[in-house]
Amino acid sequence: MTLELAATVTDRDVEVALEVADGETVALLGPNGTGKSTVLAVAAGLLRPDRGRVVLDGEELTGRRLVPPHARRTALLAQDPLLFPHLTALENVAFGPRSAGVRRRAARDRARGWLAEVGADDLAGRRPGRLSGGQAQRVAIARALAADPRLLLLDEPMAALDVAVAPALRQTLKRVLEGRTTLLVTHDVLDALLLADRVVVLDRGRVVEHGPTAEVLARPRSAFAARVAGLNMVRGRWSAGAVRADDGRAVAGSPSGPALREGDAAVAVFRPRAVSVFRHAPGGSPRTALDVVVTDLEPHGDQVRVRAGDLAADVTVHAAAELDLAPGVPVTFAVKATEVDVYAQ
Ligand SMILES: Nc1ncnc2c1ncn2[C@@H]1O[C@H](COP(=O)(O)OP(=O)(O)OP(=O)(O)O)[C@@H](O)[C@H]1O
Repeated sequence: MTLELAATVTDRDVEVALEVADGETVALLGPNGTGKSTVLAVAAGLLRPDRGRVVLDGEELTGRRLVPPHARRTALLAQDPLLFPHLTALENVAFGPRSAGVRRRAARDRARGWLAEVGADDLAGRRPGRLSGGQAQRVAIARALAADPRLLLLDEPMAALDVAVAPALRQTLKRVLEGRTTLLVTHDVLDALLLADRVVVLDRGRVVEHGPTAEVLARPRSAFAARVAGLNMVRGRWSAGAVRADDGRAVAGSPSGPALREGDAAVAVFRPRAVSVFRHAPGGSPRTALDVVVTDLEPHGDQVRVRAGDLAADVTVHAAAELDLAPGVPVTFAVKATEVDVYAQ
């Protein structure tokens, strides 16, 4: 199901055109108040654009008569799972198929299947009041999928969650989004990296950059993409508690989500501020030590970003001076395993 969207919303100063190809996940990135939710609202049918059109699977949804949200076969998942409080998780998930005319037993079977798919089968009998934020969001994902949407619209689905549960949910999303046409609004570069095939960067209501995720983040042209692209990422294979790259680098960490098997393709992701910089490799601590050569130093807020090829570390100005850092200087980047997220690729 392909989505073509062009929308001008004059009073919000939003003018955006984008496409999501069949089976593709596109992440909408951008600073606050830049029009991301507005675009989703237009796609969902909650907001009529002043100009433009929304075409899903060849069907124009914004003709003279605006196709209303419930008739679009799109599913919108927001930060707040918005489950029906008086229904159990199973009944919440079965609601969509039931409304579409599926018989009670078949709807419940389907709901069970979707709950299992998102790792929430044990929650079937619980009401939303007895679910944690992460559990409720899993149930909400199952509910969205059970309605067999042609298009999934996700508005910061992980933003309201505890950082501890977000990685596992992200892994679940990665699995269920495979092959589904999805538009995902996010602030988090990890979501874009791990979930999106392409990114569209908005700024002040306009598209300022778009392209395949890895390309945009590797060679960002907009200030926003450059800022969000600041994560370190090492790709390789999971082996003996570390992600090992072809070039010999190994980064220890703990897998988020499902267990990895030896030899599985994996990425280790960590933030520059989690990296400590040493002139001499520290001995005896449970850290990953990467021997690198400084390529660049740049101011980054009140810190200095130390770049070494594709890796970066943030250190205080004082530390940068004390270490006498300059391009060409060999140093060790050290990062604790607890600061490293490991994901299946
Ligand atoms: N319901 C509304 N009525 C009028 N203006 C709105 C409404 N919602 C948002 N706006 C305005 O439209 C513009 C775009 O906002 P929007 O919520 O789409 O941005 P966003 O990128 O999703 O922001 P955030 O990341 O903060 O959620 C902003 O100027 C905002 O103030």
